Amino acid sequence: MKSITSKKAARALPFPRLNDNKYTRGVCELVVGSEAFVGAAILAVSAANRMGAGYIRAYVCEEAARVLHAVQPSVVTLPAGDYASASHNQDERHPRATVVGCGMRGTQVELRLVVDVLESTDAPVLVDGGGLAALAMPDGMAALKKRFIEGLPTVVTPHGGEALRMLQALHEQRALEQTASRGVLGSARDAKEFAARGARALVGNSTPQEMALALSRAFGVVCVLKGPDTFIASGDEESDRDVSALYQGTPALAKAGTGDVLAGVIGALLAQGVSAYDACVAGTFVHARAGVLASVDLGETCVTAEDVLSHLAPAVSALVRKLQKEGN
Ligand SMILES: NC(=O)C1=CN([C@@H]2O[C@H](COP(=O)(O)OP(=O)(O)OC[C@H]3O[C@@H](n4cnc5c(N)ncnc54)[C@H](OP(=O)(O)O)[C@@H]3O)[C@@H](O)[C@H]2O)[C@@H](O)CC1
Ligand SMILES: Nc1ncnc2c1ncn2[C@@H]1O[C@H](COP(=O)(O)OP(=O)(O)O)[C@@H](O)[C@H]1O
Repeated sequence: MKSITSKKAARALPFPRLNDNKYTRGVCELVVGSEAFVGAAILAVSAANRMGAGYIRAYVCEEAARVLHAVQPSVVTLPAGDYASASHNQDERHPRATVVGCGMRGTQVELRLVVDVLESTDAPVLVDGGGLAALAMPDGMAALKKRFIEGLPTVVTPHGGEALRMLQALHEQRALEQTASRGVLGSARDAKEFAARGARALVGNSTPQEMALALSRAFGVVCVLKGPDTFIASGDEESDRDVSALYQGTPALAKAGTGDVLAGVIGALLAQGVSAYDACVAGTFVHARAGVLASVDLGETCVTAEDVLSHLAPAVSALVRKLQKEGN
């Protein structure tokens, strides 16, 4: 397994070109938050705005739009339900990406929205938080499969609990299909119980690296499995970089909202045309370094997700200095 170094992260970072305009620098769209979790939307959108995408468009609830107008007036806001009816395709000069799911609670309306996003853009999509539940549903699986076949990149960023739920749902669905096709178990309830037990046993014995790899291959995505150490699986069976590990974090990052910041960071890199794998490598590194720099300033105990956000710029600057020192 390879570990992610500052050199690899620095080389993946995009920089504005002299003749860029806000659209050629990349449009990052975010379908995030809910009435219950307005904060997740603000954190993800603010992180994306800080990480260099030229245009940030946030599809959010009314309350989140109100807050964003006050704290990030450069962000354009639209109602979340408007996403599916707009065009989201990219071209060579105009890269873009969509982040979906941070701060969702997993309601039917939200899960449909996640599937709509997967179906309505040819640009990279990052799915996070409550939106991940949509991927184990038949519609979500079908949308992911279609994107994979068409070569459209999708990134998922689960924490340990979300990864477990995704794998269990996948195993349950497979076991249910098998028992149904063989007519093994009588009632639907028995079949579901049997499938759930099998799934728990299978997933319970897996290491985080194995879980990241299993998710990336099963769903045809790049998987960033977050935790004290973070594992990135490329989902590419031909590749020599199947799983990379990031060991540079700090327990100061174990705070509500830091995952929403990470989703915005990676989303902004994707929107600037960085490949899915490199965006995850550079994004997780910058995020971890921002946590470390915030800890140096404030002490591990006092760091908040807002502090991680405000240390993204110093973390990027440190990487840029490293690149310059190496003469690249
Ligand atoms: N300000 C806001 O608006 C914020 C909004 N947020 C939004 O809330 C939504 C729900 O997300 P959520 O993460 O809070 O809850 P949920 O998905 O139920 O998982 C928690 C369960 O999983 C388990 N678990 C296992 N491993 C774990 C790990 N490494 N890290 C964490 N948990 C781990 C853990 O069980 P344990 O292992 O501790 O027994 C626990 O029982 C989501 O959309 C998110 O974006 C948040 O970002 C916060 C700020
Ligand atoms: N003990 C730890 N050491 C290093 N990094 C951690 C630790 N705990 C959590 N993190 C990082 O903090 C972030 C938490 O993300 P997540 O669990 O999705 O939080 P939230 O949903 O509240 O935003 C991830 O990037 C994870 O890797």
